[in-house]
Amino acid sequence: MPLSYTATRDLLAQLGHNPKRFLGQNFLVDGNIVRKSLELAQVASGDRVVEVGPGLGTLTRALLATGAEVWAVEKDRRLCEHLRETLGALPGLHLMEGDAVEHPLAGLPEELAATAKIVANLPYAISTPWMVGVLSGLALPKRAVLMLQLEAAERYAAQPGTKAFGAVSIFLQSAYEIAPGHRVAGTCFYPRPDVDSYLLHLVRRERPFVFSTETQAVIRACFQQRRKQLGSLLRGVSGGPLPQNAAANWLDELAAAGFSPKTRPEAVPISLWQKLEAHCIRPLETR
Ligand SMILES: C[S@@+](CC[C@H](N)C(=O)[O-])C[C@H]1O[C@@H](n2cnc3c(N)ncnc32)[C@H](O)[C@@H]1O
Repeated sequence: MPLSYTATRDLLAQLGHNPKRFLGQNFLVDGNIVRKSLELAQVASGDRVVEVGPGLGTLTRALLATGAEVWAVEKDRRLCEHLRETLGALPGLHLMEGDAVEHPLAGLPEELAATAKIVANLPYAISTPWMVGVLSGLALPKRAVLMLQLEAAERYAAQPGTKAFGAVSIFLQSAYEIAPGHRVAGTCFYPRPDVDSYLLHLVRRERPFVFSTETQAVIRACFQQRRKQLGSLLRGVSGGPLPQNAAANWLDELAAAGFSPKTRPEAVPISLWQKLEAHCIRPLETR
């Protein structure tokens, strides 16, 4: 069971630790959300689970209690010390002090990534760079249950033709299906965040599509000026992140699907963005 609101406040005071806003330190104090996270992720004994930002160890403790093995990365030195003191003796915990953006899977050996799951109450400021890191990895975990700022979850799940649709929606939805999740009230955290939260549930696709860093750069460049038309956006990146001729070839494919060069990036469906990948691959000697 997680600590209550007052018990969390008292423990932090005892540790002499003021929650750091810039590290998104809003600790879970609601047992139902902890249970729901484990239930959605279908965590069972023997599972390998990655956790980002274990904080005071609320989720970590619950994960370990199922018999799962946990790889966790925490940036805050003081909280890491506390975790080592309180959970360090439990079997199955691999705790890393570090930055999750640099270690998206918390040091989990690469060969275990495809069979692993992620369960995390993410620090909201790093959710997108961390997510892009996971999606650029050599192997994708099979399931993820992530506490996010509601707006971020909406962007990740956004559909083409909407304002929230962007590069990260394309990268994420190409690799994962978005299963039903949960809106989470501010009262579930100490201190209460001043934004709404959402528990996002991701299930790896049977055939996940992973974009190369080159294609990611082209797609990101297109969405940085999302009000512009694709024709002129692609001229801007052609010869840079996009090989010569690639723009014309992809625009031909878009035309065949009924989209003109005047189309704005947000109107293009994900399946057509995936076709860009084949055009972005350069012969090895020109990379
Ligand atoms: C929202 S709190 C979650 C704490 C805990 N898991 C819970 O649910 O109560 C986010 C945690 O991520 C940690 N954190 C912030 N930025 C980080 C980063 N770049 N890498 C790793 N951990 C980070 C914070 O120190 C904090 O412990």
